[in-house]
Amino acid sequence: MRHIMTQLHSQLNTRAKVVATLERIQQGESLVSLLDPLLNQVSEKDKGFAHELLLGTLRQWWALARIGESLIEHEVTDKGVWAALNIGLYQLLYMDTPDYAAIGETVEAVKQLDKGYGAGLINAILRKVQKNPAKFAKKIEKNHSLPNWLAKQLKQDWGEYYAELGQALRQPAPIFLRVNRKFCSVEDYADILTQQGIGFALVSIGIEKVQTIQLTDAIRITDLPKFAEGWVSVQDKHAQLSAHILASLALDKSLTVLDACTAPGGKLAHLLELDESKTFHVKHQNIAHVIALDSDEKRLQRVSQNLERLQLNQENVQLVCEDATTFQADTQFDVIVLDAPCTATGVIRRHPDIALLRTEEDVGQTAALQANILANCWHNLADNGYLLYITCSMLKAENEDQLQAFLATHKEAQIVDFSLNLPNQIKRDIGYQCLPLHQNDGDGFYYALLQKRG
Ligand SMILES: C[S@@+](CC[C@H](N)C(=O)[O-])C[C@H]1O[C@@H](n2cnc3c(N)ncnc32)[C@H](O)[C@@H]1O
Repeated sequence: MRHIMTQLHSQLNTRAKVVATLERIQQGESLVSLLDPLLNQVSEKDKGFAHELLLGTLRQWWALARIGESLIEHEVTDKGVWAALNIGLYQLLYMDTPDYAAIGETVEAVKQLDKGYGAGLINAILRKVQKNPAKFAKKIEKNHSLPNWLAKQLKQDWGEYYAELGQALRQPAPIFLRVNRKFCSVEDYADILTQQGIGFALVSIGIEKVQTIQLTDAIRITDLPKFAEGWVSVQDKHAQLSAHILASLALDKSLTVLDACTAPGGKLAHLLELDESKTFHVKHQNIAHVIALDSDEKRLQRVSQNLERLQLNQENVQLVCEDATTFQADTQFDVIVLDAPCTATGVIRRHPDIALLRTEEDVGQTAALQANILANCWHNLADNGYLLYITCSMLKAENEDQLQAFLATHKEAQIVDFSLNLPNQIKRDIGYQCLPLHQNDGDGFYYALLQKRG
């Protein structure tokens, strides 16, 4: 049966394969799990086209759907037909595909997917748009590409930044590199890139004297110099704040650390890289023991793989698969990093499927889970210890409102100030909200640092 399905699938045109993928995303599957299987099914010459069509359509999904809705006279419930309509509109308004191919092959795709009943409708709408592309392009640019509930929430939370955010979130995100200080400095790695003719810019992460590398050339990550040897990783520049905020505390003792939601280990690896670095600017700090905790066994395996590639000492790192809402350690920790599960609205540029997958109900449920994890982590924190709370969300319910509620019931919790200095890193009463306001900005992250008064 599987063989027949694969055979059938291999007879589909590339657009039909993209439509089938978009249908599955609308049904709840993630882009991460579907992208490689899609690319493996299309011919070498079509890979770039399929990638652009899938990612681009997802980025503009809601704006395209609004154009479709304005032109459709009766309700369409078939998710595949919507996907086909959106890829057709995306080709006409964003790609340089010839119109006859954009329309003809998209109509053919719905027929191949046994959705021939949608063919007439798609053909009619695409032809209407084809007659006046400038009018529709203008309409689409003025709009944002967010579901209504999220647009409303972002407007409520970030009114003055909302217009910029709406535009930035429909663009691809820049690629930033984290250099493994165990092996070399950011500047030395930049020299290696220069020698190899790879385009980049050195940019501040928002902490004095701390720079990161923004790639300006498209290059396969595994082809980066010394990638396999662990000299470099891809990590958003705002994700790189975590280790540097903790380093700036300059704690003068051997630390026990809990990384409460650790997988796949990006922030933990960064912390260990700095700790093992010869150039680390905080003298006496060293990490005596780390518990790297996550409730997802599979994701936890990726932590060891990452630490392995980065050639980090794992002797003091204990991977634990447990629920952070109930986990109890034998000893209390000096430092807890709580990179909480969240709606991930801050990383929509990298994972545009989030704009289709998340619902308004998810926000409340996620905030409740975060509150439980935070409360339990706090129990595991030693007196005078520090807890760094992080999310890659832009919603106040998961960030400053969450912390506000926590502080109201934990009188021994004290806000610790730190300083970030980029225009899109916005100081709040508690912590900082980083927003991706412009195309070159880091992702939407929230950071708050607390200390437990002894
Ligand atoms: C934002 S990700 C962490 C990213 C990670 N800190 C990094 O820098 O690579 C959140 C993680 O929380 C984990 N998680 C979700 N619910 C959890 C729970 N109840 N207990 C422990 N981990 C949980 C997820 O499996 C996921 O790996």
